[in-house]
Amino acid sequence: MEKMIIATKNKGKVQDFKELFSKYGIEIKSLLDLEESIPDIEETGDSFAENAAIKAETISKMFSLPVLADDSGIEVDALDGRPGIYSARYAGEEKNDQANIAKLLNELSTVPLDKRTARFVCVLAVARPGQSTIFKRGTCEGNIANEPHGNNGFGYDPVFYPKGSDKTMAQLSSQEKNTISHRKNAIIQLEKWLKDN
Ligand SMILES: O=c1[nH]c(=O)c2ncn([C@@H]3O[C@H](COP(=O)(O)OP(=O)(O)OP(=O)(O)O)[C@@H](O)[C@H]3O)c2[nH]1
Ligand SMILES: [Mg+2]
Repeated sequence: MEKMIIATKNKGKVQDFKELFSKYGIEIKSLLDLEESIPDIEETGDSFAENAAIKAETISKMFSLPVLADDSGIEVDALDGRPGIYSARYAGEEKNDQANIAKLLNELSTVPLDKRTARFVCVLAVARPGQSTIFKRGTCEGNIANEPHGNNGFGYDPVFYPKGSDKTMAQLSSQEKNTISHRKNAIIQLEKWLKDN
């Protein structure tokens, strides 16, 4: 079984990646599994790709190993793409999913369902010692609900209806989410790249 380090401290992402990579026989190690505690990496970029590169390259340099990082978020059309790269810290630096959802629903309170289009975006960066970092992107289109439904997943999953679904992402099983998600779609791109390289 191969091992891969993912430069994340987000438990929801770790769960997604463990399931998504299990079919390749790849075991996931996240920053939560490491013995030494890794200081929080400041996400100072102004795009998903820049932030993913900062996370992957910082940890790759620290361990001299290949490292994957994920920078992701939700883009809401009625909010001109916000919260975007600020999705985790939308309602404050403490990164509270409930507070983020409440803020989002409040900002959309006057916006009708058909104008609540949005997408999840995931950019994966793979940093390798002495080589240039590569990037793969995946999206998942959908709509923002009027209120939260479901308990699975993390982040904005309870208020996101994937296109064509009458269940929110948090009402889908993890297997169902991992068939259609932005993270899955980015991994499909990564798999294509791995086959060609
Ligand atoms: O409902 C959701 N389902 C998802 O599948 C999903 N993927 C991302 N997000 C949101 O976007 C932020 C990422 O921000 P982010 O990439 O900076 O990660 P993070 O700060 O949480 O952890 P780290 O990986 O940086 O350690 C997350 O916290 C969430 O709010 C999601 N919400
Ligand atoms: Mg982050």
